[in-house]
Amino acid sequence: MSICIRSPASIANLGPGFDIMSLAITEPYDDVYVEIGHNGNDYIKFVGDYLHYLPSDYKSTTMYPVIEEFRRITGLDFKVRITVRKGIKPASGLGSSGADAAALTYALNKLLGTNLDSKSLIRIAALGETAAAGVPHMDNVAASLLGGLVIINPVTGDFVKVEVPSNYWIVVVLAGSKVSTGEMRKLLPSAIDMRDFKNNSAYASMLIYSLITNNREILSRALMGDSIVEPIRIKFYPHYGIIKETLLKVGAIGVALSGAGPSLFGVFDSEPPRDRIDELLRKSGLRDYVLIITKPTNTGTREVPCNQLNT
Ligand SMILES: Nc1ncnc2c1ncn2[C@@H]1O[C@H](COP(=O)(O)OP(=O)(O)O)[C@@H](O)[C@H]1O
Ligand SMILES: N[C@@H](CCOP(=O)(O)O)C(=O)O
Repeated sequence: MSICIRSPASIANLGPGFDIMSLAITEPYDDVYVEIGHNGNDYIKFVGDYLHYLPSDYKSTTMYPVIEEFRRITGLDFKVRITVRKGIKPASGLGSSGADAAALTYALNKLLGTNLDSKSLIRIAALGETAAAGVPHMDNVAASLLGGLVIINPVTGDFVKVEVPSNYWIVVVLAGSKVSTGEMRKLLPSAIDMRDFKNNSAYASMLIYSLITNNREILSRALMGDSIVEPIRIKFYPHYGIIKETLLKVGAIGVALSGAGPSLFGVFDSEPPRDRIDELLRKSGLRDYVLIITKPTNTGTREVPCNQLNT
């Protein structure tokens, strides 16, 4: 029995929503082929451009904890053969690690006939993130699984999916590097000031309202209103100022770090001017960046014909 799953990249945090918000985007995405059986050994193979960023030992991938959890839940000792065509660059802040955990969770739920609900699928996929981030954060996997903008309570697992209006565009500028999301999480304080709590809660709530109602002014302040996490992380990203200034100059409603970085994203409500962005980024001296112009997607992990996987 086999299945092919497409899993979208995701932009976590969206400014003030650390660990509680994430947005699925149309491109890039990973395609994951999953086959289960009773014989042989487990096998995970990556194909595509990013092989040197990925673990060679399959037990270190974000898919292994998902396999183990399905074995525990079902009591079955099934074997699994997986091929992943990586379209999402690992460690770029686009939920690359979470996308495959989400794809495999979706695939095994179908192949094993477990019929788990979305809350359970998010919990299982988040276990995969332990391999990349040291903790099972739920935001990226929830958006990859469900599509749209997902708000999740990491304490209880309660979540809502917000359908994103079709007028929005997203620009991602991928530049620089990070050691890992895990390292970028270790920088964060274990307790925060109540003033910051109130600031981020207010902006996170306004972000959702203003996105749905197309309130440009509030959306702008909300997206750029994080006073807790982003101010700490940007010290490690020298390209932050140049990219933010450029995207705002060409009409972005707001700009923030994508996930734990190093990518930044800008939200637009009309088609972004690719050539102008390129010109300004080059003029400002930024080199070795990738410019991605994409859109939010309200579709999460889904089955695709296996011939599209082209492994
Ligand atoms: N299936 C996977 N896809 C991408 N990265 C993976 C995967 N499995 C393990 N990793 C590791 O996880 C790290 C990237 O994940 P992370 O730091 O969370 O960044 P991001 O989610 O932004 O791509 C890299 O060290 C990579 O080798
Ligand atoms: N909420 C997490 C999101 C990490 O996203 P990634 O795409 O950078 O892995 C965090 O901010 O640590």
